[in-house]
Amino acid sequence: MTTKIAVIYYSATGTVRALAEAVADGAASAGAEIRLRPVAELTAGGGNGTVTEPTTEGGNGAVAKPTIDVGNGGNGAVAPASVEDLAWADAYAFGTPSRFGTPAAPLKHFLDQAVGLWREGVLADKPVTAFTSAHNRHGGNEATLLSLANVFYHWGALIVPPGYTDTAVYAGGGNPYGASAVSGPGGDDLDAVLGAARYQGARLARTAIRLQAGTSSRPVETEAVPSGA
Ligand SMILES: Cc1cc2nc3c(=O)[nH]c(=O)nc-3n(C[C@H](O)[C@H](O)[C@H](O)COP(=O)(O)O)c2cc1C
Repeated sequence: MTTKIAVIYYSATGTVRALAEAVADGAASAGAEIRLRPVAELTAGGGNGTVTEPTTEGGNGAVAKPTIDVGNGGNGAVAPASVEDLAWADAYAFGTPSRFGTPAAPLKHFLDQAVGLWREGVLADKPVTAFTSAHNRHGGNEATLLSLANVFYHWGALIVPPGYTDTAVYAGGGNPYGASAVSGPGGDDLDAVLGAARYQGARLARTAIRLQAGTSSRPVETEAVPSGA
């Protein structure tokens, strides 16, 4: 059984999109099947309005070329995320820019549409991780991820933070809550943050794969009771 991961994000100017692609790369390199999807804009006139085609290029080349479904059906028009993607996936990675220290409204709007799945328990027990970007080093990256995590608590999802579990986290700015870019002047080396994002995606996939293996239809073996007990 292939573990399925939905990487769902909002990005107005491309930083979070680059992170999303790196997370997708990392998860695919760990063996997961990926749907990489931007959420729809809230208004036709607001923001940049146009979703450009995500690319799977731009990684460090260190991982095998993964198969990532970007939902364009080969015609260049990228399908926005739908709640069906949430039902499809075994695990999630969500990305958003920091907006006044909270997730961007288009991503929050998308998450609000998942209330039906939440009610049915479809979102419970699934591993989830998140990543973000802010203009300023202290502009709200951690606050944004922690705010987004409130949603995951309500779902009963299993939050999988990168923590300080790999040197890639330190190299990418050292945010244990999730890969975070500082996009303004004096910001982080984006390649290093992309490395952290790639690691985070791989960690999410490994966690989801292990969870699925532990819940296979195989009966759980009970330990033999020691004689004399
Ligand atoms: C409405 C709005 C609010 C923002 N709020 C913050 C903020 O609180 N702190 C910050 O550092 N940057 C803030 N930014 C900047 C974005 O978070 C930043 O440019 C981010 O890297 C954009 O990601 P993207 O390229 O994926 O759209 C804000 C931008 C907008 C449009």
